[in-house]
Amino acid sequence: MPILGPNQYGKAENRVVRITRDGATHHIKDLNVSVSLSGDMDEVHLSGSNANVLPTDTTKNTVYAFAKEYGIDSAEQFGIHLARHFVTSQPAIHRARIRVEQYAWDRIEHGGEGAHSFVRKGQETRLAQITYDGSSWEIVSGLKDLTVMNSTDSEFWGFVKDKYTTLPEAHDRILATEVSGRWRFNWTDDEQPAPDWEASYEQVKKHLLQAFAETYSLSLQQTLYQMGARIIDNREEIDEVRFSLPNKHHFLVDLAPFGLKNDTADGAVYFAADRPYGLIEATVLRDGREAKIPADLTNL
Ligand SMILES: O=c1[nH]c(=O)c2[nH]c(=O)[nH]c2[nH]1
Repeated sequence: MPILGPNQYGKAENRVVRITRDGATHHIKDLNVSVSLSGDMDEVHLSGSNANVLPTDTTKNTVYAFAKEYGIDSAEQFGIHLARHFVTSQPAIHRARIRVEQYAWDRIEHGGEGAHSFVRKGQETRLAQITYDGSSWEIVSGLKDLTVMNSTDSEFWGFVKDKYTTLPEAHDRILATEVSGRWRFNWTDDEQPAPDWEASYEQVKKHLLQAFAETYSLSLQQTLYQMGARIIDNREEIDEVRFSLPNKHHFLVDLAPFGLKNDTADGAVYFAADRPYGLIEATVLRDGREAKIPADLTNL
Protein backbone atom coordinates (compact mmCIF):
# COMPACT_ATOMS: atom_id res chain seq x y z
CA MET A 1 0.00 0.00 0.00
CA PRO A 2 1.40 3.45 -0.83
CA ILE A 3 2.45 5.43 2.22
CA LEU A 4 0.86 8.72 3.20
CA GLY A 5 3.52 11.40 3.45
CA PRO A 6 3.50 14.81 5.12
CA ASN A 7 0.12 16.51 5.10
CA GLN A 8 -1.58 19.57 6.46
CA TYR A 9 -4.92 21.28 6.11
CA GLY A 10 -6.81 24.41 7.13
CA LYS A 11 -8.57 27.47 5.78
CA ALA A 12 -6.40 29.74 3.67
CA GLU A 13 -6.77 33.46 3.09
CA ASN A 14 -9.27 34.52 5.70
CA ARG A 15 -9.62 38.19 5.00
CA VAL A 16 -10.29 39.90 8.29
CA VAL A 17 -10.71 43.62 8.79
CA ARG A 18 -11.12 45.10 12.25
CA ILE A 19 -12.05 48.73 12.78
CA THR A 20 -11.52 50.34 16.14
CA ARG A 21 -13.01 53.71 16.93
CA ASP A 22 -11.32 56.38 18.97
CA GLY A 23 -14.13 58.92 18.75
CA ALA A 24 -14.23 60.09 15.13
CA THR A 25 -10.75 58.68 14.51
CA HIS A 26 -10.85 55.14 13.20
CA HIS A 27 -8.03 52.61 13.01
CA ILE A 28 -7.82 49.65 10.62
CA LYS A 29 -6.26 46.27 10.98
CA ASP A 30 -6.43 44.42 7.66
CA LEU A 31 -5.10 40.88 7.55
CA ASN A 32 -5.09 37.85 5.31
CA VAL A 33 -4.78 34.88 7.65
CA SER A 34 -4.04 31.32 6.52
CA VAL A 35 -4.35 28.43 8.94
CA SER A 36 -2.59 25.13 8.32
CA LEU A 37 -2.84 22.28 10.82
CA SER A 38 -1.19 18.89 11.05
CA GLY A 39 -1.12 15.98 13.45
CA ASP A 40 -2.90 12.64 13.69
CA MET A 41 -4.53 12.86 10.30
CA ASP A 42 -3.76 9.45 8.82
CA GLU A 43 -7.32 8.16 9.16
CA VAL A 44 -9.03 10.94 7.30
CA HIS A 45 -6.73 10.30 4.36
CA LEU A 46 -6.74 6.50 4.50
CA SER A 47 -10.23 5.54 5.65
CA GLY A 48 -12.11 8.82 5.46
CA SER A 49 -12.84 8.99 9.20
CA ASN A 50 -13.21 12.61 10.24
CA ALA A 51 -12.96 11.85 13.94
CA ASN A 52 -9.78 13.92 14.32
CA VAL A 53 -10.74 16.66 11.88
CA LEU A 54 -11.52 20.11 13.18
CA PRO A 55 -13.33 21.53 10.11
CA THR A 56 -11.50 24.16 8.12
CA ASP A 57 -14.73 26.13 8.47
CA THR A 58 -14.18 26.14 12.23
CA THR A 59 -10.65 27.42 11.80
CA LYS A 60 -12.09 30.29 9.77
CA ASN A 61 -14.68 31.06 12.46
CA THR A 62 -11.94 31.01 15.09
CA VAL A 63 -9.95 33.63 13.19
CA TYR A 64 -12.94 35.98 13.10
CA ALA A 65 -14.03 35.28 16.67
CA PHE A 66 -10.50 35.86 18.01
CA ALA A 67 -10.28 39.11 16.05
CA LYS A 68 -13.46 40.25 17.75
CA GLU A 69 -12.83 38.96 21.23
CA TYR A 70 -9.12 39.62 21.67
CA GLY A 71 -8.42 42.25 19.02
CA ILE A 72 -5.41 42.36 16.73
CA ASP A 73 -2.37 43.98 18.32
CA SER A 74 0.07 42.70 15.74
CA ALA A 75 0.20 40.00 13.08
CA GLU A 76 2.67 38.07 15.23
CA GLN A 77 0.66 38.25 18.43
CA PHE A 78 -2.54 37.30 16.59
CA GLY A 79 -0.87 34.33 14.91
CA ILE A 80 0.70 33.15 18.18
CA HIS A 81 -2.68 33.27 19.87
CA LEU A 82 -4.34 31.24 17.10
CA ALA A 83 -1.57 28.66 16.80
CA ARG A 84 -1.49 28.09 20.54
CA HIS A 85 -5.26 27.67 20.57
CA PHE A 86 -5.33 25.00 17.86
CA VAL A 87 -2.46 22.98 19.29
CA THR A 88 -3.51 23.13 22.92
CA SER A 89 -7.27 22.66 22.44
CA GLN A 90 -7.17 19.79 19.92
CA PRO A 91 -5.44 16.60 21.03
CA ALA A 92 -5.04 15.41 17.41
CA ILE A 93 -3.39 18.60 16.24
CA HIS A 94 0.32 18.77 16.96
CA ARG A 95 1.40 21.60 14.74
CA ALA A 96 -0.27 24.79 13.61
CA ARG A 97 1.18 27.13 11.05
CA ILE A 98 -0.46 30.52 10.78
CA ARG A 99 0.57 32.77 7.94
CA VAL A 100 -0.43 36.39 8.04
CA GLU A 101 -0.22 39.05 5.39
CA GLN A 102 -0.95 42.51 6.73
CA TYR A 103 -2.01 45.30 4.43
CA ALA A 104 -0.97 48.79 5.42
CA TRP A 105 -3.15 51.85 5.01
CA ASP A 106 -2.38 55.57 5.05
CA ARG A 107 -4.89 58.20 6.01
CA ILE A 108 -6.28 60.35 3.20
CA GLU A 109 -5.48 63.98 4.01
CA HIS A 110 -8.55 66.12 3.43
CA GLY A 111 -10.40 69.11 4.78
CA GLY A 112 -13.56 67.30 5.90
CA GLU A 113 -14.72 65.94 9.23
CA GLY A 114 -13.53 62.72 10.82
CA ALA A 115 -10.58 60.43 10.26
CA HIS A 116 -12.07 57.36 8.65
CA SER A 117 -10.71 57.55 5.10
CA PHE A 118 -7.75 55.47 4.04
CA VAL A 119 -5.66 54.67 0.99
CA ARG A 120 -3.84 51.39 0.82
CA LYS A 121 -0.06 51.62 0.82
CA GLY A 122 1.73 50.30 -2.20
CA GLN A 123 -0.58 52.47 -4.18
CA GLU A 124 -1.36 52.74 -7.80
CA THR A 125 -0.03 52.11 -11.25
CA ARG A 126 -0.03 55.23 -13.35
CA LEU A 127 -1.21 54.94 -16.96
CA ALA A 128 -1.00 57.05 -20.10
CA GLN A 129 -2.19 56.58 -23.67
CA ILE A 130 -0.93 58.95 -26.36
CA THR A 131 -2.46 59.06 -29.83
CA TYR A 132 -1.31 61.25 -32.71
CA ASP A 133 -2.56 61.29 -36.31
CA GLY A 134 -0.04 63.82 -37.61
CA SER A 135 -2.23 66.79 -36.75
CA SER A 136 -4.09 66.15 -33.54
CA TRP A 137 -3.21 64.64 -30.18
CA GLU A 138 -5.36 62.67 -27.84
CA ILE A 139 -3.90 62.21 -24.39
CA VAL A 140 -5.65 60.00 -21.89
CA SER A 141 -4.02 59.53 -18.51
CA GLY A 142 -5.16 57.33 -15.70
CA LEU A 143 -4.42 55.04 -12.84
CA LYS A 144 -5.37 51.61 -11.61
CA ASP A 145 -5.11 49.64 -8.38
CA LEU A 146 -5.55 52.61 -6.05
CA THR A 147 -7.34 50.98 -3.12
CA VAL A 148 -9.30 53.23 -0.78
CA MET A 149 -11.64 52.73 2.12
CA ASN A 150 -14.06 54.76 4.20
CA SER A 151 -14.78 52.94 7.43
CA THR A 152 -17.97 54.94 7.95
CA ASP A 153 -20.09 57.70 6.30
CA SER A 154 -21.49 55.21 3.80
CA GLU A 155 -25.07 53.97 3.58
CA PHE A 156 -27.06 51.99 1.03
CA TRP A 157 -30.82 51.79 1.37
CA GLY A 158 -34.09 52.71 -0.38
CA PHE A 159 -33.24 50.43 -3.31
CA VAL A 160 -35.65 48.37 -5.40
CA LYS A 161 -36.78 45.16 -3.72
CA ASP A 162 -38.15 42.28 -5.78
CA LYS A 163 -38.70 38.66 -4.84
CA TYR A 164 -34.98 37.90 -5.18
CA THR A 165 -33.78 40.77 -3.00
CA THR A 166 -32.22 39.71 0.28
CA LEU A 167 -29.72 42.56 0.83
CA PRO A 168 -30.46 44.33 4.12
CA GLU A 169 -30.51 48.10 4.08
CA ALA A 170 -27.26 49.53 5.45
CA HIS A 171 -27.06 52.75 7.44
CA ASP A 172 -23.39 52.48 8.37
CA ARG A 173 -21.18 50.37 6.14
CA ILE A 174 -17.62 50.22 4.91
CA LEU A 175 -17.15 51.67 1.44
CA ALA A 176 -14.05 50.32 -0.27
CA THR A 177 -12.96 50.29 -3.86
CA GLU A 178 -9.93 49.84 -6.07
CA VAL A 179 -10.01 52.88 -8.28
CA SER A 180 -9.44 52.48 -12.00
CA GLY A 181 -9.77 55.84 -13.74
CA ARG A 182 -8.94 57.51 -17.04
CA TRP A 183 -9.10 61.18 -17.86
CA ARG A 184 -8.86 62.89 -21.24
CA PHE A 185 -7.06 66.18 -21.74
CA ASN A 186 -8.48 68.91 -23.97
CA TRP A 187 -4.99 69.62 -25.29
CA THR A 188 -4.96 68.40 -28.91
CA ASP A 189 -2.90 71.00 -30.73
CA ASP A 190 0.92 71.33 -30.79
CA GLU A 191 0.54 75.06 -31.21
CA GLN A 192 -0.98 75.31 -27.73
CA PRO A 193 1.10 74.94 -24.58
CA ALA A 194 0.84 71.44 -23.20
CA PRO A 195 -0.30 70.86 -19.62
CA ASP A 196 2.24 70.12 -16.90
CA TRP A 197 1.66 66.37 -16.98
CA GLU A 198 3.36 65.65 -13.66
CA ALA A 199 1.52 68.32 -11.71
CA SER A 200 -1.76 67.43 -13.38
CA TYR A 201 -1.45 63.78 -12.36
CA GLU A 202 -0.72 64.63 -8.75
CA GLN A 203 -3.61 67.08 -8.62
CA VAL A 204 -6.11 64.70 -10.20
CA LYS A 205 -5.13 62.01 -7.75
CA LYS A 206 -5.43 64.44 -4.85
CA HIS A 207 -8.88 65.59 -5.94
CA LEU A 208 -10.27 62.13 -6.46
CA LEU A 209 -8.95 60.97 -3.08
CA GLN A 210 -10.31 64.00 -1.29
CA ALA A 211 -13.71 63.66 -2.96
CA PHE A 212 -13.77 60.00 -1.93
CA ALA A 213 -12.92 60.94 1.66
CA GLU A 214 -15.26 63.89 1.98
CA THR A 215 -18.39 62.51 0.30
CA TYR A 216 -20.99 61.18 2.70
CA SER A 217 -22.00 58.32 0.46
CA LEU A 218 -25.48 56.98 -0.21
CA SER A 219 -24.12 54.76 -2.99
CA LEU A 220 -20.83 54.10 -4.72
CA GLN A 221 -22.45 55.62 -7.82
CA GLN A 222 -22.86 58.91 -5.95
CA THR A 223 -19.25 58.80 -4.74
CA LEU A 224 -18.05 58.09 -8.28
CA TYR A 225 -19.87 61.11 -9.66
CA GLN A 226 -18.44 63.32 -6.89
CA MET A 227 -14.91 62.14 -7.66
CA GLY A 228 -15.32 62.91 -11.36
CA ALA A 229 -17.04 66.23 -10.74
CA ARG A 230 -14.27 67.33 -8.39
CA ILE A 231 -11.71 66.77 -11.15
CA ILE A 232 -13.76 68.52 -13.84
CA ASP A 233 -14.40 71.48 -11.52
CA ASN A 234 -10.76 71.86 -10.49
CA ARG A 235 -8.73 70.85 -13.54
CA GLU A 236 -9.44 72.93 -16.60
CA GLU A 237 -7.09 70.83 -18.73
CA ILE A 238 -9.42 67.83 -18.41
CA ASP A 239 -12.76 67.41 -20.20
CA GLU A 240 -13.69 63.85 -19.41
CA VAL A 241 -13.14 61.37 -16.59
CA ARG A 242 -14.21 57.75 -16.52
CA PHE A 243 -14.12 55.46 -13.51
CA SER A 244 -14.52 51.75 -13.08
CA LEU A 245 -15.04 51.08 -9.38
CA PRO A 246 -15.42 47.60 -7.94
CA ASN A 247 -17.44 47.67 -4.73
CA LYS A 248 -15.15 45.73 -2.42
CA HIS A 249 -17.77 44.37 -0.06
CA HIS A 250 -17.08 44.06 3.66
CA PHE A 251 -19.63 41.99 5.55
CA LEU A 252 -20.04 42.12 9.32
CA VAL A 253 -19.27 38.59 10.51
CA ASP A 254 -22.10 36.85 12.38
CA LEU A 255 -20.44 36.01 15.68
CA ALA A 256 -23.72 35.46 17.58
CA PRO A 257 -23.17 31.65 17.57
CA PHE A 258 -20.11 32.30 19.74
CA GLY A 259 -21.92 34.67 22.07
CA LEU A 260 -20.17 37.72 20.58
CA LYS A 261 -22.04 40.83 19.58
CA ASN A 262 -20.56 42.26 16.38
CA ASP A 263 -22.09 45.47 15.13
CA THR A 264 -20.59 48.59 13.57
CA ALA A 265 -19.65 50.00 16.96
CA ASP A 266 -16.04 50.04 18.16
CA GLY A 267 -14.09 46.90 17.29
CA ALA A 268 -16.29 45.65 14.44
CA VAL A 269 -14.95 42.62 12.56
CA TYR A 270 -15.63 42.29 8.84
CA PHE A 271 -15.15 39.63 6.22
CA ALA A 272 -13.50 41.31 3.23
CA ALA A 273 -14.95 39.46 0.22
CA ASP A 274 -12.96 39.42 -3.00
CA ARG A 275 -15.70 38.22 -5.34
CA PRO A 276 -18.28 38.68 -6.58
CA TYR A 277 -18.14 42.44 -6.43
CA GLY A 278 -20.45 45.18 -7.58
CA LEU A 279 -18.91 47.05 -10.50
CA ILE A 280 -19.88 50.68 -10.84
CA GLU A 281 -18.74 52.49 -13.99
CA ALA A 282 -19.51 55.95 -15.34
CA THR A 283 -18.13 58.91 -17.23
CA VAL A 284 -18.24 62.49 -15.93
CA LEU A 285 -17.95 65.18 -18.60
CA ARG A 286 -17.42 68.88 -18.87
CA ASP A 287 -20.72 70.40 -20.05
CA GLY A 288 -20.90 70.48 -23.83
CA ARG A 289 -18.09 67.94 -24.38
CA GLU A 290 -18.36 64.49 -25.87
CA ALA A 291 -17.60 61.15 -24.20
CA LYS A 292 -14.65 59.55 -26.01
CA ILE A 293 -13.07 57.28 -23.43
CA PRO A 294 -14.24 53.75 -24.24
CA ALA A 295 -16.81 52.28 -21.87
CA ASP A 296 -14.58 49.26 -21.41
CA LEU A 297 -11.39 50.66 -19.91
CA THR A 298 -9.46 47.50 -20.70
CA ASN A 299 -9.82 48.48 -24.37
CA LEU A 300 -7.99 51.70 -23.75
O1 LIG B 1 -23.18 51.52 -3.55
C1 LIG B 1 -23.84 50.55 -3.96
N1 LIG B 1 -24.47 50.63 -5.16
C2 LIG B 1 -25.20 49.61 -5.68
O2 LIG B 1 -25.78 49.70 -6.81
C3 LIG B 1 -25.31 48.44 -4.89
N2 LIG B 1 -25.95 47.25 -5.07
C4 LIG B 1 -25.69 46.49 -3.99
O3 LIG B 1 -26.10 45.29 -3.82
N3 LIG B 1 -24.91 47.16 -3.10
C5 LIG B 1 -24.67 48.38 -3.63
N4 LIG B 1 -23.94 49.44 -3.19
